[in-house]
Amino acid sequence: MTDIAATAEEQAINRSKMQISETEVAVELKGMNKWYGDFHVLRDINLTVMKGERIVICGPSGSGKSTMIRCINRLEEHQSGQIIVDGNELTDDLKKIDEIRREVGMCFQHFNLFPHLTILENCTLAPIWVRKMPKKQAEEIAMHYLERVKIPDQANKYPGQLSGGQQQRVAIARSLCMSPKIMLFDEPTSALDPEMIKEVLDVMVGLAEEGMTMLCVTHEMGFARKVANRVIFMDAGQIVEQNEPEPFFTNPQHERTKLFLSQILHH
Ligand SMILES: Nc1ncnc2c1ncn2[C@@H]1O[C@H](COP(=O)(O)OP(=O)(O)OP(=O)(O)O)[C@@H](O)[C@H]1O
Repeated sequence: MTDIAATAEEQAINRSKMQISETEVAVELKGMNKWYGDFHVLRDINLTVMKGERIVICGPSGSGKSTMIRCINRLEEHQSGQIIVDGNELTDDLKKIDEIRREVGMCFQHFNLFPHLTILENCTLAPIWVRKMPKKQAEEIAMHYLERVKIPDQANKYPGQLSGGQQQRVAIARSLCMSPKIMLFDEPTSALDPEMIKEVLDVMVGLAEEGMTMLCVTHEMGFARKVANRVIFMDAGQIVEQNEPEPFFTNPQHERTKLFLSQILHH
């Protein structure tokens, strides 16, 4: 975990493009509940994410962070309440779920690249098969994003030939090839060696600077302080507290937040 103190470099982040819409909602969760069998994992979640917001979600292990963001692109199903993505409610309508999935990119802790496909093939698979894009166009777009994450020279290699940090950057590039409106990150750096964390966070900072709407589950509190406009603390399936990074870190209101922060920041 990086320190929360902002360095001069961090303060120099380009916030000018990081505009948050005052009227356009990217994602809305209304009274959302989810159970795993008898276990009530998400309890009355209410959350409105405006376009351009960069939200960091933190909380103890098992608090429901992953489950919440996985519900947003229907990797997990909620049982009550509403999830509205870019104006469309997530229902059982498979066609709609498919459309929403195309708009929501997701990066996981364990990259989830196809090992038997090259980096370029990993990036072009969904644009060709889901978007029906011509192969040449898909490859051009893939190369654009591989350059963007600074690994165009790895395009013809297989995932197993790349470092963890490089694989995670491929996973981000692969998501971007689908032109998502929203990006979900589920602990994208927690499986990486320390020296690779920064290269992945740098890509995420770049995305934030370009105005991408982002929901990130991460323990990287330095990243939260640097790019988030809002930090959310979850515990036992509930959103306990949320605030802008400065007041969140310096003046948490709830005892559970204080305890969590004291544990992770003095670790
Ligand atoms: N498929 C499942 N079936 C049953 N219980 C599950 C399932 N997936 C997660 N859980 C439970 O739901 C709770 C919330 O899990 P979740 O992964 O959302 O937490 P988290 O806050 O992301 O934790 P971590 O920081 O450890 O990743 C945990 O108690 C977990 O054991």
